[in-house]
Amino acid sequence: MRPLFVRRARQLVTLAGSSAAPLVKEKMSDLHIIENGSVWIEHGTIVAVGADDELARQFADRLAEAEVIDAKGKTVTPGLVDPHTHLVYAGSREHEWTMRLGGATYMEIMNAGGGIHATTKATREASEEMLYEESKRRLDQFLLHGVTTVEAKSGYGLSLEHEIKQLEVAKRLDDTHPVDIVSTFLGAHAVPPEWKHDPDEYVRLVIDEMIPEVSRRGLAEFNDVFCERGVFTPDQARLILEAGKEHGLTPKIHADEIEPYGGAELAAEVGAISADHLLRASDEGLRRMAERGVIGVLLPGTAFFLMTKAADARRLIDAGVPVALATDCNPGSSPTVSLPLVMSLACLHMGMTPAEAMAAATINAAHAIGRAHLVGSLEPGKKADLVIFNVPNYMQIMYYYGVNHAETVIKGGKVVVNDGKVYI
Ligand SMILES: N=CN[C@@H](CCC(=O)O)C(=O)O
Ligand SMILES: [Zn+2]
Repeated sequence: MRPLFVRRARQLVTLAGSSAAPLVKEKMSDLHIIENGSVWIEHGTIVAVGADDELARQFADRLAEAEVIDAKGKTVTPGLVDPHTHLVYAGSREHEWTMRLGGATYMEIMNAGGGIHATTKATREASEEMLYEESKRRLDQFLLHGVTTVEAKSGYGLSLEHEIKQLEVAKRLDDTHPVDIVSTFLGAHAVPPEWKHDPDEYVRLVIDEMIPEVSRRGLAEFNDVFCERGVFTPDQARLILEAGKEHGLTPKIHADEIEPYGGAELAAEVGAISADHLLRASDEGLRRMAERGVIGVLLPGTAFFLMTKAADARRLIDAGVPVALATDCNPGSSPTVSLPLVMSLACLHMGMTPAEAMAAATINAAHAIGRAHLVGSLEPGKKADLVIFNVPNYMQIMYYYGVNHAETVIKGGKVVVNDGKVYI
């Protein structure tokens, strides 16, 4: 494999020096940008990062053998990392969206058997092959938007058989698609209709059957619960998250999305790697998250699509909570794959600066899924996951909102997107 030399970026956004711990407070604004910067890549790994003239000197005797990509006038960033998606599902829910536009609420639709239940039905009915094909199309779209690592949750199977099916599809995508997938078990996404008469028995099933089997098969690293009134209580969530820990699954939690419900506090108590949503998290919950280093994964696309007020990122950042951003890609509350659009929304609706949004969608996102040692910044030794955006500075990636500026995507040292087309 020839070395790859990405040269002369107008801005090379490195985020160097942030692999050991997530960025907090004012450190979230320090992107470590190199003007006229270059990256030397060998065997899929970053070997050197620096000013173009320095690298040209350092590799002078090897320049002739390298494949060169000229990024003159453009912005190069680490491959974007999406730490919260529901990637693998079947079907779509545009009819429910139309009902919501007419005044119905998300929870009303779910309690009437729609929402997560509708997607569960479609996902259970889909063959593994169909699920794979549908999810692969979405993954291609993620890649086209510059996303090179994606967390993917189960949670539309809600039975041992179908949760495993979803996680197997995620594993197959990880094996076959350039985007890296990190899997999370979300058996506690909703109580399925067949257990509606006895939700605690469903919790037992998640704990006694699903978690041990998912862990035994090595199909997930994380264990998540939708902790919300009418879904799973904090007590049920605690049992599930503690059980996951016993089987080597690190806790994550959908917390305080619709009302304050003790989710942030619980995340700190169980030592979750992240608490996600957090629109209604209490001050005390945020204080405890900051103390334990729990990352707040914010999902402004979800608030936008549910037409509610977004989480106040400023409040989290000021409290010392490390903030990451994600699409929450799912058919009900956020049917998007555009992490750059989510970054724009974070600036427009959540009080973040473009610099903070960039850190939140790269290195802090990598920390939120335990991948900061591999991706999320451009530093020697890390995976060569890079995006070349056709804009002269990182702010324009978000400023020209809703436009996909990702021109070239490099995954593990290979060009996988060029001129807006996926090459795999
Ligand atoms: N809040 C719960 N789960 C998803 C929505 C899933 C769905 O509506 O299908 C979320 O994170 O927004
Ligand atoms: Zn979610």
